[in-house]
Amino acid sequence: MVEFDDVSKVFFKGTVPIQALGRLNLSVREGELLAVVGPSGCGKSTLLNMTAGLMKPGTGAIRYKGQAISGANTQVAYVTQKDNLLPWRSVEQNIRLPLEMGPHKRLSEAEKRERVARYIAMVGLKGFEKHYPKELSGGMRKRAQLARSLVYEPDTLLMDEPFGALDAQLKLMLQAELLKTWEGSGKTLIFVTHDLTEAISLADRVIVMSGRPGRIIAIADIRLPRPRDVFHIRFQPEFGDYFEELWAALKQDLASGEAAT
Ligand SMILES: Nc1ncnc2c1ncn2[C@@H]1O[C@H](COP(=O)(O)OP(=O)(O)OP(=O)(O)O)[C@@H](O)[C@H]1O
Repeated sequence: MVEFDDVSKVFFKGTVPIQALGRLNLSVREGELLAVVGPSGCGKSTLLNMTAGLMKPGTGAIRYKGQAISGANTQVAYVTQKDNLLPWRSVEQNIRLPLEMGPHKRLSEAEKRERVARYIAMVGLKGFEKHYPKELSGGMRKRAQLARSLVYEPDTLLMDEPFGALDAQLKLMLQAELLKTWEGSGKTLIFVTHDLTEAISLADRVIVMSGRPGRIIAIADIRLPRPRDVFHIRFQPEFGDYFEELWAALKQDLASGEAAT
C-alpha cells in the first residue's frame, strides 16, 4: 500500500542540518495495522507527513499504491497530534467538513447526513452533535477527530500518537474502540506511538526506530489472535515475549545514544 524506498530527510535550522531520518526501507501491506515506536524526535511524524504528501522526502521515494506521491495525498486520512477541530463549528459540522471538499462534494445531502450520523454513533458521540469543541473533554475531541478522518472512508488512516495525552483508562477505552472499528474494515492503518504496550496490543506488525536519525532497528510480526481484547491481551505470555524483544532493541539504542553524548 505504501512503500518507502531508501527514504531519508534532513531539515535545516538556518544553516545547521538536522538529519531527522536515516535511510529507511519499508513496505506497508494493504489492510495492515502497522505501529511505529521510537524515541521523541526520531522522525515518526516526519514519516507520516511524507506519506500524507505534506512533505517531500530528501532522498529516495515514497509510493502509494505504486504511484509516487506528489502533493497532498488525498487517499489517506491523517489524525495529527494536534487537536485541529475548528472551534467555531459544532461536532457535527466538524465531522462533515471533509464531505464539503474534493470529490465528496458530489455526494447527495442525504448520503452526507447518513455518513456523519453513522460515524458520530460509531465513535460514541451520539447526543453531542450540536456541542462545540470547547464543550467536550479531551477524549471526546479525539473521538470527533477520528470520526472526521473516517467519514470520507479513506483506504488508509495515519494516526500520530492519537491517545498520547489521555489518561490510562480512557486510552484503553479508545484503543478498544479503534480496534472494533478497524478489525474487519480492510483499511490500512499506520499508528505512531511512544507506548510499546499500546503498539503490541493493536498492531499486526511493530517497527521500532532508533534515536535521531531514525532508522528501523527492530521489526516484529505480532501473531496474537483477533479480535483482540486490549484490556486482557497484555497478560498473555506471548505478549510479554514481544515486549521483551522490542524493549531490548529500544534499550540498547538508548544506551548507545547516551554513550555517544
Ligand atoms: N519543519 C522542521 N524544521 C526543522 N526541523 C524539523 C522540522 N520538522 C521536524 N524537525 C526535526 O526533525 C526531527 C524529527 O521530528 P519528528 O517530529 O518527525 O519526530 P517524532 O519522532 O515524531 O517526535 P515526537 O515523538 O516527539 O513527536 C526532530 O529533531 C525535529 O526537531
